Amino acid sequence: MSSTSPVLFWFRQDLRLDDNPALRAAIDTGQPVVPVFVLDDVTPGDMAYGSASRWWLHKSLDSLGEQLKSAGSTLVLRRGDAKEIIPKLVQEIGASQVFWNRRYAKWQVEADKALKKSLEDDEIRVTSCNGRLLYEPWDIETKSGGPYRVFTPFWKALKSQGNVRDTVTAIRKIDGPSRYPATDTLSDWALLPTKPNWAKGFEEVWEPGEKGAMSALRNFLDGPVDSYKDDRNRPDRNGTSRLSPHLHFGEISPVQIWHLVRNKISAGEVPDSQGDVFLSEIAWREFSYSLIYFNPEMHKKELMEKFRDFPWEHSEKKLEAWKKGQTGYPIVDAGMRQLWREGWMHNRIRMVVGSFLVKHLLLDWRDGMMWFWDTLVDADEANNTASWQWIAGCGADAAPYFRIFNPMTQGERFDPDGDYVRKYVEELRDLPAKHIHTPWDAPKDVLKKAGVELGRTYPEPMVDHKQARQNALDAYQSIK
Ligand SMILES: Cc1cc2nc3c(=O)[nH]c(=O)nc-3n(C[C@H](O)[C@H](O)[C@H](O)COP(=O)(O)OP(=O)(O)OC[C@H]3O[C@@H](n4cnc5c(N)ncnc54)[C@H](O)[C@@H]3O)c2cc1C
Repeated sequence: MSSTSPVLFWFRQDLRLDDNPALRAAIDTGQPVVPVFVLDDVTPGDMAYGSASRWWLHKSLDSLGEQLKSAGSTLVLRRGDAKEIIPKLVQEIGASQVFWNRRYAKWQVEADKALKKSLEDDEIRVTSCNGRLLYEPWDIETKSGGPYRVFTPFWKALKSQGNVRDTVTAIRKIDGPSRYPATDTLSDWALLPTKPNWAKGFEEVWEPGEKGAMSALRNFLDGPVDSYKDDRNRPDRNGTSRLSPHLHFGEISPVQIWHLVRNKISAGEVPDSQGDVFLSEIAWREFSYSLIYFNPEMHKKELMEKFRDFPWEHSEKKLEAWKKGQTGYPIVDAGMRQLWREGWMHNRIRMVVGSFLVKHLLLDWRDGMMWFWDTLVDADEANNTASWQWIAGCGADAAPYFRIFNPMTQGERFDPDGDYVRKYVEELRDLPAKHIHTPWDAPKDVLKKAGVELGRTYPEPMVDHKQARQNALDAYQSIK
């Protein structure tokens, strides 16, 4: 191939132009670059995009397409099995090289390895880069070799790696071929819900795309970061960055975040104690990626072997009540309804609803994980899998199974005025704070005044807390 033949850049979970190492490398060849995104619902199997992710993907691709246009390029959209689409496109445009940023889940690693081999067999060079993590999973090893299973030493090891790589220069211009190959039309992919449009609430809280990602980070660094350590546990406050969907789709990289936060800390603009806790959460994400990379069956199998015999239940009725936010426990229902409305849920509440599913209802953590997969805009195979195993007590560095979250005390502690519950469980909005997390204990006249009739306007608790707790402990005894 001549040096004027085009190179193909394959966008995957890196929908950005800034700090995109593989795109930078493609441009640095000096050859025309053809950027492509493939909507592949075949290769991932169960892990194909969920409904909320599809909404985000549409918006993010729309925004990326505009950015590419401004840079003088065109985003080519194709749909189908990537292992067929990419080689076909390579042939169609006469590409000499293919570039991509690496991915880490089992199906992704296997698919990329196989595609790389088949392209190289056809003498097409493949270059892959790390555009997703601070460090590759295999870069952080225990002293005796092998991956970490406990977060704190992982975090120490990550910090002792030395400098996180510099960000690569932002891309303003991309030279392309004189004629681009044919592209699908984004709207033909029907990624957005129509009948009904259940994503109306998403529009109000999210700005997908690279610009939205950077403004989320800047808004966070302009205020909430200063009290992150405490406020990160308060669902009733704007205490966290809400960067998770942006990070999932790669609209911002953890390397960009790392340097911006560290620079602010060095300049004395962000307290070290707060910024460091925030960066440790970015490191939890790295830890999750390490876990799924080294435990490729983790989305199906419990990491702790003894839990593979746990008597998980399967009950559509119980699962439906949980999904719909009709459990009768206000903090749980608020979380599940926030998920419906915004495609997102606060981390503290993810833990509460997860614990409730697994321990109060004794349902299989995989059922909860798959619901989150479908409904979260930040649904992420690494974070979702690792977090569900963590809350179920069967994962790495997990909360011990017998430590069972009490939904009432969680509510009283982290949503003391009940504002979070009131926002999402509207039928309880007139209840005073004193009773908002325990409506069943409220005096009749208080309920009446607030227009609450238990069992009619709002459900009675679907399980008795004390009994459910005991059932969970009994189930745990059976595998101990
Ligand atoms: C049951 C359960 C399921 C979850 N599923 C997902 C998921 O599918 N996708 C997802 O991104 N996160 C998931 N999390 C982790 C966490 O809840 C979200 O990352 C966080 O709420 C996102 O909000 P934020 O961006 O404002 O977080 P911030 O507090 O601002 O944190 C910044 C970033 O750090 C990372 N992070 C924060 N907390 C964690 C954590 N506990 N584990 C791993 N990374 C973390 C995220 O990338 C996040 O965007 C899950 C947690 C639980 C308990």
